[in-house]
Amino acid sequence: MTVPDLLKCKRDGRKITVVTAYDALFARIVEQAGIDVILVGDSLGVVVQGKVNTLSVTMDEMLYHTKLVAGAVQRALVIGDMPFLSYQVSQEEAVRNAGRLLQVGAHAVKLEGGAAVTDRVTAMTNVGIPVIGHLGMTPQSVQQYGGYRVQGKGKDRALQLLEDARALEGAGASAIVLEAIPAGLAKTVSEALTIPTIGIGAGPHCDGQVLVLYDLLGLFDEFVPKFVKPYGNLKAEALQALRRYKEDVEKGVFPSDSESYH
Ligand SMILES: Nc1nc(=O)c2c([nH]1)NC[C@@H]1CN(c3ccc(C(=O)N[C@@H](CCC(=O)O)C(=O)O)cc3)CN21
Ligand SMILES: CC(C)C(=O)C(=O)O
Ligand SMILES: [Mg+2]
Repeated sequence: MTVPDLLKCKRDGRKITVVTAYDALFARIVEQAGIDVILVGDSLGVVVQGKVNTLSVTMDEMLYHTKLVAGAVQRALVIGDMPFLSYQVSQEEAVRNAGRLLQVGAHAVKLEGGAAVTDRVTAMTNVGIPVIGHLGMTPQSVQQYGGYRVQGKGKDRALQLLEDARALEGAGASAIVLEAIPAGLAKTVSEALTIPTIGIGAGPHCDGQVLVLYDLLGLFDEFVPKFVKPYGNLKAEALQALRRYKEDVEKGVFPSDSESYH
């Protein structure tokens, strides 16, 4: 999958599948499953680092994880998520940090926000950096929201989000993630744009869907947003395996002869 393929998928009416990954092992599994796009999300702050939100994730951490993922896959499109403070302070810092993500192997970058960041989107696309937008419930604004809440409710907020989406498209964005907004609004936005929308908690009418890998696998359960469908129960499997190992070691039945050298 390439960046122009995103647009082609929308034109052909083929849904785009996106999943996050943060390391080579899982990136290869995700690619082997045929997923189109891997997002190295700043959600790694929550699921990998165990923090309460994504605000403390640094550019160096994103570069490290993006390098691991990009180095492990061949076919999947890799998007590097721009962490908090890596693009907000100045246009110069924004372009440099986006470029650094491409230098470690990302094919595109993603940043949160609408009209407030369109100058960044233009500056990046002008130098050949494909940009994915992110609207709705943008987790880097969690302190402003006072918690994770559905966004784009009410006519004024809905219109504002539609205008932000149009502004991102006008600035050269290649796609837009829509997070935690009403399904009807996501449908309106998806129909109004030429570039694809990738939904997470934005209903079925988006041009693609994205989920955090460990939510999808049923591995992360500290909180489970309404939009998550656990397609697996890997936490239960991991617990079962670890308990069996402990029991076997304590009973002295592991290692047996077949796991021993002679
Ligand atoms: N594991 C994980 N999955 C995610 O999708 C995710 C992260 N981490 N970390 C960064 C952000 C935070 N996200 C979140 C976090 C919590 C809710 C949540 O609790 N939602 C509630 C309340 C919604 C409301 O009150 O409007 C829900 O029931 O869905 C949603 C998205 C999405 N992102
Ligand atoms: C959930 C997606 C959209 C994201 O931004 C992340 O994983 O950080
Ligand atoms: Mg993110």
